[in-house]
Amino acid sequence: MTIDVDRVPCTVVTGFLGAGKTTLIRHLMEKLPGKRVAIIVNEFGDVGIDGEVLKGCAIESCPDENIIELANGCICCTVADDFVPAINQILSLRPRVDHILIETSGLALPKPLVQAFNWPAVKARVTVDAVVAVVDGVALAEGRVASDHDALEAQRQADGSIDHDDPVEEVFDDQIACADLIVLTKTDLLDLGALTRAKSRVAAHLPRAVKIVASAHGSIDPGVLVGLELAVEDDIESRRTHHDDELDHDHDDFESFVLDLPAVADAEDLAKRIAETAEAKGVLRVKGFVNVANKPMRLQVQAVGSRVNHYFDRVWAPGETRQTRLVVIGERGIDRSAIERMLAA
Ligand SMILES: Nc1nc2c(ncn2[C@@H]2O[C@H](COP(=O)(O)OP(=O)(O)OP(=O)(O)O)[C@@H](O)[C@H]2O)c(=O)[nH]1
Repeated sequence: MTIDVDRVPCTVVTGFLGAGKTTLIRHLMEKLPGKRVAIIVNEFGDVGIDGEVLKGCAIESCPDENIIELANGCICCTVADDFVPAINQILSLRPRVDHILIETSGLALPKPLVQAFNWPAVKARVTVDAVVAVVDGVALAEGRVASDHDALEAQRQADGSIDHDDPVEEVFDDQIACADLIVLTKTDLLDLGALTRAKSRVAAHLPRAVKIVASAHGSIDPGVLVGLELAVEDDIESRRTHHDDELDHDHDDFESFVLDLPAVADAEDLAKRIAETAEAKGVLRVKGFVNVANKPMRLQVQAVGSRVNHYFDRVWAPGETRQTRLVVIGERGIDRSAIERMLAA
């Protein structure tokens, strides 16, 4: 195998649902001075939303054709079918790309993806600059994605039968286990106590010392994340994860569905219903675009747990179908019909 000394560096951005990966990448794509960037963006749900968000802020050094969307699946399960062709497409772009950013889905395990960088056809041409794990400061502070290890241990001691197989926590653990750097997001929403709690929860789950940097709204010095030249593919086998012994893993613990709803009369009212539904029915993530009656602009909605953000992102184009489509993601067994009823009410 000949290895091209000018292999294109690639930053893998992993992190649980709604942690802030797209927000970070939006910021990065604007701040990588003089670099021609390409992005692979992968989503679990059937509707590509992140790709549209990123294309919405495409800039000269990262035009639309440099943004490749791999919706409907997790990149870790479709490496051969989706990822390798996407890399080939990017490498054939002219002018030549200087840096690739990969946003994995919030449920993807980064290890199988990084392992694919050792396949001869890939290894010769690209290298993993670093794996960055984005963690949600608010979710951590509230104990939603990573439990408190000491409390759990105390519980285990008291009752040895406790079986702690939490699918959310396993995915979270496997993502940070592969990280060279942790970006702890949403610090604008954290007071000092919550920030300390969030940091110590990530640290307790990290199998080795990894730097944790804080960020609000994706803002971070790109030099901290990019250009680390770590060739992570050479080290990936040493990073132990919960799924190491599975020949083939799947995402059976989670499910997603798309809801097509009628036009909405009031954005605030919809946001309130999403928050209540997420709380009552254990929904992990909702995102999508909404047709608000009598408004010329499209509403974008993003919910992480019961925290909902919404804003008008652009004017509906002439001839475009004004649709309300929401992707809902939760653990397997979430009550689809009840969620649909509550959101359509
Ligand atoms: N207040 C605040 N909100 C943030 C921050 N980062 C992200 N968000 C919000 O959190 C929500 C999810 O952010 P995304 O960047 O889409 O998260 P993601 O990790 O790409 O989500 P998935 O791709 O669905 O897993 C959005 O509503 C963002 O505006 C932050 O630092 N502060």
